[in-house]
Amino acid sequence: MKSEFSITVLPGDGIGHEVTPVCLELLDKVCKQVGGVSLNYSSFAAGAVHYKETGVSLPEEALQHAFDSDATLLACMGMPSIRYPDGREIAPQLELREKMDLFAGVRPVKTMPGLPLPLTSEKAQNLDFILIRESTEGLFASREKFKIEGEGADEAAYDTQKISRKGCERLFDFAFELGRQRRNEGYKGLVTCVDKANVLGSFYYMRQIFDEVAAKNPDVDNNHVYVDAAALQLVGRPWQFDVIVTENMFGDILSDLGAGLMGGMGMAPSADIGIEKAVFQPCHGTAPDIIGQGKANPTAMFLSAAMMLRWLGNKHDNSSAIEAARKIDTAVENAYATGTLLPYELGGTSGTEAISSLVFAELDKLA
Ligand SMILES: NC(=O)C1=CN([C@@H]2O[C@H](COP(=O)(O)OP(=O)(O)OC[C@H]3O[C@@H](n4cnc5c(N)ncnc54)[C@H](O)[C@@H]3O)[C@@H](O)[C@H]2O)C=CC1
Ligand SMILES: CC(C)CC(=O)C(=O)O
Ligand SMILES: [Mg+2]
Repeated sequence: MKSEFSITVLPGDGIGHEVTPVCLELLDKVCKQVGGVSLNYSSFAAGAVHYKETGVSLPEEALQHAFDSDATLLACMGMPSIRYPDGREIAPQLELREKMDLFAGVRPVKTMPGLPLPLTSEKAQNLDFILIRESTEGLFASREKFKIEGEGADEAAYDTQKISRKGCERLFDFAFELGRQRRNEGYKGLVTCVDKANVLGSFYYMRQIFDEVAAKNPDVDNNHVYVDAAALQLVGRPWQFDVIVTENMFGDILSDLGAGLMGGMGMAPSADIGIEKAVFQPCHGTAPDIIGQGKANPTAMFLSAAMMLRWLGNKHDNSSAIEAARKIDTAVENAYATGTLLPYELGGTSGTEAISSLVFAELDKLA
């Protein structure tokens, strides 16, 4: 059984440099407490600022290390002021997902106790569902082929969506397997395909493949919801969902909505998972409006690190890593259950220091 894991660490840009150090501190603490699992970190500079300084956003050495290591922990990348000549922002996290073929963007929506959430009903305060965002194709896939055609009044800009059979089949296989696993754990086990198959042929194609995969998984319930209706239902009756599976950009948008249901971007973890490799990173960006102010909530990064430990533990049959993941989840939950934390995103004054200190203290209590 493997117990030592090499981890590629990419703090990225902006608040990535604030949430990464406390996350590594938490990981060290939990690994020491549990025993039987140790992480060796190698950190690399990558992102928008690195691009500005060197002309390279994702150094070859960092990419190679991500391929060779057991897992990658990434904070966030991008700066609105740093762009490619065609106007797109520098976003090497997208390249990482594509090059490592991390097709399943797993974005849990699980509320914490003790927070004044925007939806106040009891059901909405106890959400626990998962959004899976396809992460290697969709509307983002052809961004480098963006083109402007025509002239003057006839000028028009085009981006093209890619939905492939292979991309859909592996994504939906993953979603149904997760649905089955969740059903066995006592959840609804309902897989919902979110698309726009009423308007775009590419989404109708995607829906047909979803139905094919659904037919091969008759033990797992499924349904379809158009993306506009899904946005409404996520605000109106979010507890009805269990596993949502959708295209890259729709998932990008809806996962921020999911973060809103949890109390903000600082609460929303994620994992980009492929066949062999995975990258773990919060859903949030670099938060230029709060950089250097101590306001960054590290919770999303902590929970992403827990997802990493669970994935490593399951992959390598290491129960200590799974135990460490469970301890992080419990420490975070207990910290919020005290009712003393109110992150800036919810109008409070709990920042990086207050949140991490309380989570560390709760972790110590689990020893
Ligand atoms: N996965 C990634 O690396 C992502 C990168 N980005 C990039 O980040 C930059 C900023 O993008 P935005 O649209 O402003 O999204 P953002 O997620 O950085 O910020 C949106 C809002 O949430 C707040 N926020 C985000 N994370 C927070 C945290 N941990 N604690 C407290 N508040 C937090 C910010 O202060 C801001 O008000 C852009 O360059 C964008 O492209 C955006 C989203 C994800
Ligand atoms: C560059 C962006 C697509 C990143 C993002 O918004 C995300 O990962 O959710
Ligand atoms: Mg996003």
